[in-house]
Amino acid sequence: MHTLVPTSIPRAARRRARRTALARWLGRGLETHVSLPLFALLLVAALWAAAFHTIGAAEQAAREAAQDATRELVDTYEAQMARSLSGIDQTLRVLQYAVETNGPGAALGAMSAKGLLPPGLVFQVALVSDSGRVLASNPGTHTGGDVTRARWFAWHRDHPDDLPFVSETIGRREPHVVFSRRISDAAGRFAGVATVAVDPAYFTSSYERSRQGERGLLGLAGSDGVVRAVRVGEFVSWGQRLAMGGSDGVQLGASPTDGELRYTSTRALNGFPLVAVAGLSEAEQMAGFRQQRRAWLLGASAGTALLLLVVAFVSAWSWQLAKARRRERLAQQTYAAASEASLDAFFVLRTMRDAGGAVCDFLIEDTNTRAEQLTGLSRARMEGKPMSVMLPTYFSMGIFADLAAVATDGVAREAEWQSQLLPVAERWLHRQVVPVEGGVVAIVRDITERKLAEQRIRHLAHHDDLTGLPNRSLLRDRLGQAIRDAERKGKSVGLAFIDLDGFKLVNDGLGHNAGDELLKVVGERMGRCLRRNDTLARFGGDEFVILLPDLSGDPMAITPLLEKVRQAVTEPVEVEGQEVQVSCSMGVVLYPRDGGDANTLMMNADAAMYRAKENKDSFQFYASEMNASVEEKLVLLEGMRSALESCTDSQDCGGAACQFHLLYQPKIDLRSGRLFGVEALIRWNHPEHGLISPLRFIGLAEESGMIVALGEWVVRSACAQGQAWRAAGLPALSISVNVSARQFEEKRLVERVAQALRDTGLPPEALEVEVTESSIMRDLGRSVDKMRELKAMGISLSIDDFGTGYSSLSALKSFPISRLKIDKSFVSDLADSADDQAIAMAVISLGHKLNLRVIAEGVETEQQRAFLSANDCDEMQGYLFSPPVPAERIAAMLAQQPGAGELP
Ligand SMILES: Nc1nc2c(ncn2[C@@H]2O[C@H](COP(=O)(O)O[C@H]3[C@@H](O)[C@H](n4cnc5c(=O)[nH]c(N)nc54)O[C@@H]3COP(=O)(O)O)[C@@H](O)[C@H]2O)c(=O)[nH]1
Repeated sequence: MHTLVPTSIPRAARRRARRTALARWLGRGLETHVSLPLFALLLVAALWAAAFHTIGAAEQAAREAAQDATRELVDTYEAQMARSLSGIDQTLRVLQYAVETNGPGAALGAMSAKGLLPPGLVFQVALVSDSGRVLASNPGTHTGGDVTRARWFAWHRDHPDDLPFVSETIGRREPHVVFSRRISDAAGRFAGVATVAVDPAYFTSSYERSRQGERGLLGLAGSDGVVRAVRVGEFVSWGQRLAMGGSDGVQLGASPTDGELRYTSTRALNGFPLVAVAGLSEAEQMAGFRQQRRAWLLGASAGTALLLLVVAFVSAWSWQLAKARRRERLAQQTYAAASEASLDAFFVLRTMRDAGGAVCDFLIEDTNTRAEQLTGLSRARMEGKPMSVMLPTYFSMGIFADLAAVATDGVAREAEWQSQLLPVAERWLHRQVVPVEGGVVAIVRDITERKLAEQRIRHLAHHDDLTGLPNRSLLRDRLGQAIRDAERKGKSVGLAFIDLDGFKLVNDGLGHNAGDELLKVVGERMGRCLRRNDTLARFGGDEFVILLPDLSGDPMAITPLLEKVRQAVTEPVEVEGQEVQVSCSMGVVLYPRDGGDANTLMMNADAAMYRAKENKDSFQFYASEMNASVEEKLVLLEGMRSALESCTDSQDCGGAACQFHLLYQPKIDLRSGRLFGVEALIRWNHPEHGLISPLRFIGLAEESGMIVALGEWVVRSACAQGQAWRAAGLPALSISVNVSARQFEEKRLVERVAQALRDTGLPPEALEVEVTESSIMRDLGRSVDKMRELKAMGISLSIDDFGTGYSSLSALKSFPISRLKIDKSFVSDLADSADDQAIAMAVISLGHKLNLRVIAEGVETEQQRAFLSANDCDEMQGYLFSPPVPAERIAAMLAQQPGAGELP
């Protein structure tokens, strides 16, 4: 089983791959640029085969024709020669007869008389005696000559037969061929010879150039092979030796006479030992064929060249076309793959026009899977159908108009819309329509997520993260809009700045989560009090703003709403398992009465809110004089800055130019009544306004951040003073400094304190840092770390205003502190308030349980002191013993105190 699977699959795959490769090669083979050259080669081969075949046939025909012509020629020549020879022989026989009848002497005369002698110019007739003497001749020029040495004479003398003899061509000046016959007497004895000498040219005179050409051959040869006369063109010759073939056929060969290749045929001439030879020059006979062959070859070559040229051109064109097609196919495949994988839907649409040429519809030519999902229609259904049939709603939705515009203008367009159609109802879509040849392509993308993200970002940019309420920037927009509307309609706009009272306490005491929760609840409650057109914005921190557009202008008209908001805020809220209660202070302005623009309105509402803050839990309409306090604040801040500069510039911390100085309030041990420490308290001696209470400027220093530098100055001054007392030999005492929340949070606090100690030389054990519960609770972890660092240095820590904040008891356990300070608000009514008594007793008990010392501040009366002593409170601080006093007074007190100086 396990062997079958791995072997069968690859084999099948290989077979498939082979089939695919074969199909691909076959497909390639069918392509014009491949098949056409192959076909052309076949065609060329066929053409050349036909050409060679035709040439071969034509050659054959030409050769046969040449042979036939040769044959015919030799036939004719033979007939001519037969006639001529017959005539010559006739003359010889008549001579024989004439000799027989008239005797040798009168024979020629008798013949001449009878007109039987042939013309003397061509034929020389002679009679020769048996002794070899020419008896008579015509013309008579040869008469009397001796011919005994002539071969023919000897031949006739020696052969008794009556056969004709033909001599070779003899004679230089007058060449001739001698035809002869024996003359015998009645007893058959040799009696002489009758001869007819013939000019050899006679035998070739029938040579016709028109028939035989310039190099044809016509001749007469003896059966001995010696040519008697042969004519080639104009030239007649003789004496050559021919190889006499045995047959009567036509031979092709080089003539021994001149080496010319000829078709030659011979005929033996009846009655004479002669052969008629006729020949036709092969070159001349085949010239026509060869010319034709040249023409054919040229034609075939030209045809081949033309064909190859055409084929090369067509193939190159086809190759280019195939390449383009392949590229197109590849592009299409890539496009198809890409479009299938694409998250975009596309529609390839062919333009349909009406009779007037206007775009009236689109034919859906191609789509993709995403388009199917978008339309809920299958591709098969859509493709080839008009858009009006498949997507009719696109006409009513204006999409068709858009597509038509692109098809008409040829300019791409894009648009976004929210679909109303299933299956993508409510989804946001983006379309890009681009013109293409004969139509348009629409690419549609689902941009819902992007739209939602944009909406989210827009919302985040304009709304508060925590409460979801409009933020500062949206409020500004809406306020601007409300002002413009009011101006147009002659109406009024209300704006209320709201600051929560007591929020800081919750936030610092219960932590940020609780503060956040409180803000959310309060925001919701305020929102419920408003009209639909009103805006509630969170301005930052615990500040909210209410915008009330479209008002009549009567301040009283919005009073009930403001009251409703105030009450809603005052309702208790449960956060982090605890019930807390806050109130709000509202500053209210009206447009156009209190300001003509958004900035002025907001500034004035802020000023009114600060005024309301003085009473808390109330709202305050803006009055022009309120801005004075804001200005005052600015003046105070500026003054504080220069005052601080004056102090930090002077080297001794308490130089004459320094407007700040410290007072020291003694701390008394309740059991021994001894002064064991002092609390350093800052004072500002303003050059114009006189002494300013820290209650007026510490908060401002906190707000502006100046508290860090101011606090550092206090620490350094207190340390310097402590060291000064020690240097003066006064009893040692502890000096405590107040560290406010922002100062406590500052990263370099520990470093600054350490530096102050180093610089002044005060031992760390002599310094105590007072922090409030709320300062610690802002960031419990870090606060504890910081306290531990201070503690590690030897510095003591105490919790100031204990009981007014929300520190958890479990956290308290982990604080590295040595002292709890009961807030003076619990001490002031200690004599009358059972609650305050209970709180004081609880704090004392708690402190002791945690091994802490407990000090009560603001002790003004003896009853308070007595209560505290009775309830085991450890220490006290207050006017009862001493208000904050200058350093010199402390020195005096210490000096008067018997045995003072031991730290508790
Ligand atoms: N961060 C800093 N805060 C400081 C510094 N100096 C002062 N302060 C804080 O300013 C608040 C007001 O201080 P001050 O006007 O100095 O009032 C202190 C005492 O004068 C006052 N006190 C003392 N005994 C009595 C009393 O018997 N009756 C009474 N009505 N008031 C009394 O209490 C203030 C000391 O309070 P506390 O700090 O809680 O011990 C005040 O909150 C200061 O903390 C500074 O340098 N840095």
